[in-house]
Amino acid sequence: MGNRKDTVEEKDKALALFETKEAKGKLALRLFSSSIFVGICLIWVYRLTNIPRVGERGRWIWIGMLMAELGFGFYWILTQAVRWNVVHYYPLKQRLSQSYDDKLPGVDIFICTADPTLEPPTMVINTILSVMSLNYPTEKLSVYLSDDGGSQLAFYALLEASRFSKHWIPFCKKFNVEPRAPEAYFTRNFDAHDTAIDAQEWLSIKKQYEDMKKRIEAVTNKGSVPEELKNQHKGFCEWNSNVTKQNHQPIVQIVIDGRDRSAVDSDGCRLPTLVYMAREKRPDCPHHFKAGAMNALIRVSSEISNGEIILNLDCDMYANNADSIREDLCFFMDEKRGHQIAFVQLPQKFNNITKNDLYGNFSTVLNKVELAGVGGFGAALYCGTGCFHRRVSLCGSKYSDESKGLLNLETRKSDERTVVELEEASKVLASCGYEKGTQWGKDMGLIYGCPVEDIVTGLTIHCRGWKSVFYNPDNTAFLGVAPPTLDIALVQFTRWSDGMFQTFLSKYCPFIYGYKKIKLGAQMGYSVYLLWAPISLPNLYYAIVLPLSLLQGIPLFPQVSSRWFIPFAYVFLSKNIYSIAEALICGSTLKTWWNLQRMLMIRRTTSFFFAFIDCIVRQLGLSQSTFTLTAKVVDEDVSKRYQQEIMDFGSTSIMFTVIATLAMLNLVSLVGVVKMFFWGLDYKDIEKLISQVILCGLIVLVNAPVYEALFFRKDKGSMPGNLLMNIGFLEFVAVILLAFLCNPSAVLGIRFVIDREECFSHNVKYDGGTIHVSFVVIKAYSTWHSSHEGVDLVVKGPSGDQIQDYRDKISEKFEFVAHQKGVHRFCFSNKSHYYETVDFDVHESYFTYYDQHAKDEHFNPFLEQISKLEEALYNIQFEQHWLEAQTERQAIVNEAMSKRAVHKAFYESAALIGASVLQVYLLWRLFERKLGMSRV
Ligand SMILES: O=c1ccn([C@@H]2O[C@H](COP(=O)(O)OP(=O)(O)O[C@H]3O[C@H](CO)[C@@H](O)[C@H](O)[C@H]3O)[C@@H](O)[C@H]2O)c(=O)[nH]1
Ligand SMILES: [Mn+2]
Repeated sequence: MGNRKDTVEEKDKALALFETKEAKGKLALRLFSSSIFVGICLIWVYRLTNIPRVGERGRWIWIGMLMAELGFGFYWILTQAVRWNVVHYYPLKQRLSQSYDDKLPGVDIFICTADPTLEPPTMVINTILSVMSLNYPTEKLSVYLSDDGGSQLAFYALLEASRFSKHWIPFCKKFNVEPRAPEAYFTRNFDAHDTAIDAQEWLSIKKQYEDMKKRIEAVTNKGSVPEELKNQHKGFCEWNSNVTKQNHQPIVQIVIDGRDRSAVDSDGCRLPTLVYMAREKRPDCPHHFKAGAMNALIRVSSEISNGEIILNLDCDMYANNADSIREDLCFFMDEKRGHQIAFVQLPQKFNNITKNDLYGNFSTVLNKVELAGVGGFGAALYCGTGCFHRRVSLCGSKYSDESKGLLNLETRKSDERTVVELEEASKVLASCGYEKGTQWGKDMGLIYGCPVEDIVTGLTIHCRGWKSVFYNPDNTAFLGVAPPTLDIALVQFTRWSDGMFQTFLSKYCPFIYGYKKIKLGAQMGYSVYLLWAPISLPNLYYAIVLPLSLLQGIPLFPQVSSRWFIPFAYVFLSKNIYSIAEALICGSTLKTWWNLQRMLMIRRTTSFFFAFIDCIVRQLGLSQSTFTLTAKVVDEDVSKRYQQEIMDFGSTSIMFTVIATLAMLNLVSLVGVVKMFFWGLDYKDIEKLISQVILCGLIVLVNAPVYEALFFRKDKGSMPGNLLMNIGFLEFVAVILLAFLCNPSAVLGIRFVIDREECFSHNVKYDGGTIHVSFVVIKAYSTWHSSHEGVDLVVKGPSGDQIQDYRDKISEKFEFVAHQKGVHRFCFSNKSHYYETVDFDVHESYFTYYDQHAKDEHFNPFLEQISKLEEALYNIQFEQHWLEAQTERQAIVNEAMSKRAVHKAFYESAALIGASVLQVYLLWRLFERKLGMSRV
């Protein structure tokens, strides 16, 4: 029995078209993760058991830390799910070619474009040409271009490409060139490439390409197609009426009809089918962005070629491996497991990644571990591009065990119809009204209502019982364009995190929608991405509260000598060391890892946070979701900086304001605390703060390029000079500071009981420094003698001369310039015969010193900015202290009022914060509008 089973298995293996391998070292990894988990639990316990009591200093900050760490902890658990079960897939391509050649399915390739400026037609046709020349039987290959821009420029470029393909395809196949996108191919050096290629032919095809490119660019620059060119193709008559991006009739043009035996290349071989489609768009009819385009493509292609397999690509993603179709078909055509597979997702790779990947666009860990990890649960994510689909599963069919093998779809419905008939039939399917009252966008095709149509659609396919594969080939199959500036990258991440959080909050939440339909690991894996937006909150909390509480001297972590320090240190170190090791093993460099950490921080505090707010606002029904197209071309100056890996802050974005503010906040408090440490000011207990100092230090280190852009660089990509004076910036600082005012804790100042006379001395470090002084009589031990509550204050300089003099004051706040450094004396006297409690505060502005003495060309603006911010922080703290003392006095004077007064102050601050947050948000929206972001 056992023997027979073995042989059956052997036979299955021999026939299998792909194999799977589990990643190595699973057990060790699971043990290691468990140890970190124990550490995290201990941290939670510590936080829970050490909450400062009501009225104690830093209680709310502490509770905030608890929440943040709960958030980090739970998110970390999710990230373990994608590491728990990593599986790698390997197709066995040779076997496929041996026995399946005549059974190969029809493959329809969809390419989407939406805007001829952001996605230049030359780029689009490079993608088109690369897929038209793939090694696959041409009669089974159809290429569709969906043009959401409805642009005659794109149509013109496609016509040019169809003509050029007659020479390009035979050239590629004859010399087996790679890659098959002409632009990418020709930018490679000929000599260094392949000497088997005939130099003459190479030069001639290169010239043909360049001539075509020039023609297309000339037309693109002009903005319209000249009449004489329009007369060359009937298709242009579609643009005779007023066709705009937002408003036009459906256009379907079969540029090359694959059935046509006369449609051949220069070698006499048949050409693949090539179709242009611009679905109908009307202003009053929602078009659902890319999802809408894809669904129209699914229907139109079913009318024309009805390929069983659909490959969908973004217009910037050219094919880089001529054999990739066959490779990926192995998964679908495997006899034993293939019929369950709905789609095969390939990693999104880029052809413009620089050495150290400054913007963290390409994460090797993401592709080698995380995405493969979700794939390990049979639920690899659909990422929108570079994905092979089984047509039936994409159209909404449920998986069923019976439908083994590929369903032989009826290809080429009624071959007799003419091209014009097919086009007319297709237009109906691409019209606005067609979807009304149907399941398209709900249970059929790509799901509507979310800017990340891909992830949701993948989820619904999984929940219909299908499996999917994440396949990361050594030989990169497709290459796209990574965002070349920080701004573009952050806008893209905003769309993603927004869309994904929206999905989480919708009925498609994987834990609800996927309950009992997909594995728990897959539900968690999905959530790692769907919860990007909310993870911004604990990150922001850390980035703001750490530096501020450091400045105030509030310790947030256990002392180094405490046992509780161990779990913190263990979790922090092991998590980061693990992350470095993982990155290095996956083949990235230390510098790349470091750059990625910076980007993670930036994304989490900007994109994800704005997405979070946007998403919540949308949930309240105040706005609608949009799709901000990722720009794929930039001007030369910008692209040069990208190549040199210099961060580009050259546009106005509220995101940059946030980045600069957080970076400054951390720098200021780090500088502040280091200074206090050296001068031995107030901070005897620096040990308690060491963890915060280290964390702030790391934040400062990772932000180095931000300071550079703020203060040292002069190029166009540096932070706009007036950014610091920008309203957004000030607003933001105000929000943060106000948030802190909520926390009733005073560090500065002393409180003393005065009988007759009491003197204090303060050592003024620099002459010319400004000294801020305040005092409040908090409590007099006599309630009826109110007329004599006041005290006198005399300030004397180092030489004993009287500088300031205040008589009979209940409270006072003043500042003066110290003309001499040295010990100043502050003497209070009480004329009433009762004890009085006085709150006294003195503070010196240190940086005025630098202002006057260190006029170094290079450092001065830098220090100036720091000093201004630091000054602002101190002044606000000083102010806050004074206000608090006043409030307290008020409260004591009128016991009955006390609670109410405190509460009132609290609510006032809360309202202010709310208002400011709203304002920042509105500003952000405003900026976006002003920049005229191309919303499609
Ligand atoms: O109304 C629209 C908007 C976009 N697109 C196309 O969609 C593709 C992706 O748009 P892009 O601006 O390049 O977005 P990316 O952030 O690069 O795209 C990633 O994220 C998207 C989801 O947010 C997925 O759809 C994409 O496949 C995935 O590559 C492009 O080819 C566009 O032409 C349309 O066809 N119609
Ligand atoms: Mn893109």
